[in-house]
Amino acid sequence: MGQPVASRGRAATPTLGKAMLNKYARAFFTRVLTPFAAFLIRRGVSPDTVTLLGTAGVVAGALVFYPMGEFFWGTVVITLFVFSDLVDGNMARQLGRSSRWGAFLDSTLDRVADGAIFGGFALWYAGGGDDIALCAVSIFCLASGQVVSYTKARGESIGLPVAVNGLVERAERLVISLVAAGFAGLHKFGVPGIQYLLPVALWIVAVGSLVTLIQRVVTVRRESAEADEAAGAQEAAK
Ligand SMILES: CCCCCCCC/C=C\CCCCCCCC(=O)OC[C@H](COP(=O)(O)O[C@@H]1[C@H](O)[C@H](OP(=O)(O)O)[C@@H](O)[C@H](O)[C@H]1O)OC(=O)CCCCCCC/C=C\CCCCCCCC
Ligand SMILES: Nc1ccn([C@@H]2O[C@H](COP(=O)(O)O)[C@@H](O)[C@H]2O)c(=O)n1
Ligand SMILES: [Mg+2]
Ligand SMILES: [Mg+2]
Repeated sequence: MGQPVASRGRAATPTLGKAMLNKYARAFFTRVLTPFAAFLIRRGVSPDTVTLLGTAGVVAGALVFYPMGEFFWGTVVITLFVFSDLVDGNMARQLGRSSRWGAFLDSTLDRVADGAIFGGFALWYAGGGDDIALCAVSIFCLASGQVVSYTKARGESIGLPVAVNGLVERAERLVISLVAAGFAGLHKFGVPGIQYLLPVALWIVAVGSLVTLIQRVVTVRRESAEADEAAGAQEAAK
């Protein structure tokens, strides 16, 4: 999709941060989901359709079930649809049709899906869950997750490599929150004590997102100083 200006012609900058899921789990899910992606292609389904329907399913699952405190069923519905985010790109690659439009649509709708998930938690704690502190933590998770993603998008748009993943990327945010919400939902089926998993997960995502935000801002600050210095040296040499 085009290399950021600041990284052109230079040795690849080592990428900071762990990003464990993107590194290890993605390869596994690519193998598992490739036959399904190929099946959808044979049925004439387009990657954009999968992106749109997947997001619609996540948004519906999050905004219908979570505000009612139905965390188990909400998580089941979301889980059925959230993997579409791995299937759409897989389909585009199998078709040899990975596009700028597809990259834009995928990333933009990721933000919509994330907003619905953490918005769903916030609505529950603002209503029946009756916990203003956890409502605030949910809103913090929503906002910080969006800003974490924005740092990369904006940094890349000004030509920097943004060679940082950070502690808690989108995959981590989703897995920590959804696994906790799914299990916390079992409280309604009579499992005692398990409802505390969700508040714990939200605090972990909030703190992890803040750390990730700082990691990314520090990286962009360093990369922009280096790029400006290199540009200044080039100008002086003319
Ligand atoms: C009795 C028990 C009840 C339990 C109920 C069910 C529980 C099931 C719970 C959860 C399953 C959650 C699965 C979540 C999977 C998420 C997969 C996914 O969509 O990841 C997306 C991620 C990023 O994709 P993109 O490259 O398209 O997006 C980029 C990203 O958003 C960037 O954001 P940033 O990181 O910067 O913030 C943007 O900058 C960029 O614009 C954007 O393009 O994909 C990956 O990272 C790939 C890795 C996926 C890893 C999936 C791991 C799933 C692991 C375990 C699930 C199984 C859990 C089982 C629970 C057990 C229950 C019994
Ligand atoms: N409708 C789409 C969706 C995605 N793409 C391409 O896939 C990349 C994302 O891959 P994931 O495995 O994270 O889904 C994205 O950057 C696009 O290149 C597409 O073309 N059309
Ligand atoms: Mg995708
Ligand atoms: Mg995506």
